[in-house]
Amino acid sequence: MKDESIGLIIGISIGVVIGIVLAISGFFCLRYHRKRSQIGNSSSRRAATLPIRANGADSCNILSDSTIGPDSPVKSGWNGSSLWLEGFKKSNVVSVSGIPEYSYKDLQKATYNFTTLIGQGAFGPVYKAQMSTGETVAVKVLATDSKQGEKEFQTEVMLLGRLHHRNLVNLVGYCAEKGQHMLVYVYMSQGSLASHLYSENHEPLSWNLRVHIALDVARGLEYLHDGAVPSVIHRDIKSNNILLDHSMRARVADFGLSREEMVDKHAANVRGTFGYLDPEYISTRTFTKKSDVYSFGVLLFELIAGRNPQQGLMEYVELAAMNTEGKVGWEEIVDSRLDGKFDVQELNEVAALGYKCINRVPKKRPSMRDIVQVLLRILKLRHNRKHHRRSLSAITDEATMDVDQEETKTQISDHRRVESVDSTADCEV
Ligand SMILES: Nc1ncnc2c1ncn2[C@@H]1O[C@H](COP(=O)(O)OP(=O)(O)OP(=O)(O)O)[C@@H](O)[C@H]1O
Repeated sequence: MKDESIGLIIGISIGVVIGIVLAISGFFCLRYHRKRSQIGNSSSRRAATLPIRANGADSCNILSDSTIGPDSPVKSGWNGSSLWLEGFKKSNVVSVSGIPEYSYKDLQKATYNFTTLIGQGAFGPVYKAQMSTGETVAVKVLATDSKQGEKEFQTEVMLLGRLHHRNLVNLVGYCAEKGQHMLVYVYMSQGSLASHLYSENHEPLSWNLRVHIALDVARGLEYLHDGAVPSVIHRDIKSNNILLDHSMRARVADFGLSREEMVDKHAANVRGTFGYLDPEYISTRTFTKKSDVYSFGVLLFELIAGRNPQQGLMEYVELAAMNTEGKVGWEEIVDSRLDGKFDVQELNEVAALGYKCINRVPKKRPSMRDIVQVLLRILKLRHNRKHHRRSLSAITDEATMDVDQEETKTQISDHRRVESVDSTADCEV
C-alpha cells in the first residue's frame, strides 16, 4: 500500500514536470512564430513600397529603367515615412494627391522672405529654399495676376503628385494660402541645360555628357508617354526646361503645358516654344506624343550643334542634311566648343536619330521608347569600344613589357659582356 502511494506520488510529479516543460516550450514556440510573422509582414510592407509608382496610387508600371528618384516624396525615413513629410507633420497636411502642403510661413522662412530668387518663368518667380529638414528645394510662386494660375495650379498638383521618376523634376510639395499658389520642386543645383550650352560662365559640356543628357531626357519623356497613366504629353520640351542636378544628371522640368493637355486636347491657342514646335501641330492644332518627339529631335540637334533653335538651328540642320542625306557627314554642324573632341560614329548616329525625330510626317518619327533603346545601344557600343581598347592596350602593354624585359636582359648581359671585356682589357694592360 505504501509502495503504491509512493509510486502514485512519483507518477504525478513526473506528469506535472512534463506538463510544465511542455507548457514552457509551447509558450516559446508561440512567441517565435509571432515574431517571424511580424518580420514577414514588415518586409512585405517594405517590398510593396519598392516598385515604381508610375502614376496614381494603385497603378505600377516598370519601364526600361524607371526608378523613383532620390528626392521622391515617397522616399523613406527611418520609420518608413517620407523625409519630406517629416518636417511637416506638426503644422502641415498631406493632400489628396499625397503631396505635402506647406504653410506660407514655412516657405516664407525657407526663402528668407522670398529674397533668394533663382529666376523668372512665364508663371512667376522661382526661389531657392532651405527647409528646416535640411533639404534644399525650389519654390515656384505662381503669379497672382496670371489667368492660368488657378487652373494650372490645381491640375498641376493633382497631376504631378502622381508622377515620380528620376529623370523628372519631381514636385515635392505645394502651398495654397493667403491667395498665393506655390509649387515646391526638388532643387537642381546645376541649373538648366540651356545655361550650360550658351553661357560663357560654364565649361563646355563634353560629348560624352551630351549623350548621357540626351538619354536622361529620353527616359523622362518615355516615362511620361508610356509609364504614366493616363499618359502625359509635355508640350514644351526645350533646353530651358531640362535641369541638371549636382552630378549632371538631367531631368525634365515644367509640366505647365502638359497640364493644359489634361484639360483640353485641342486647346485653341498654339502653345509651346518657337523653334521647338512640331509643324504638324501648328497646322492641325493637335498635339500628340510625336510632337514631343519632334521637340526632342530639336533638342538633340541643340546638343550636337550648341545652337539655339530660336536662332536658326533648324535651317542650319536642314542645309547640312542636304549633304548628309540624314545619315553621315554631320560633323560640319558640330559645336565648335567641343574642340573636335567627339566620336564621329556616335555623332552621326545621334544626328541620324535626331533627323528621324524631326520628320515632317509624325508617324515616321520614332517613339520615345525606341529613342531610349537607340541611345542605350549607342552608349553600349561606346562601352564595348572602350573595353576593347583597354584590353588591346593591356595586350600591347604586356607585349611592350616582354620586349622591355628582353631588352633589359640583353642590356644586362651586354653590360656584363662589356664589364668582362673591360676586366679582360684591364688584365691585359
Ligand atoms: N527645380 C529647380 N531647381 C533649380 N532651378 C530651377 C528649378 N526650377 C526652375 N528653376 C530655374 O528657375 C528659372 C525659372 O524657371 P521656370 O521653369 O519658371 O521658367 P523657364 O523654364 O525659365 O521659362 P518658361 O516658364 O517660359 O518655360 C530658370 O532659370 C530655371 O532654371
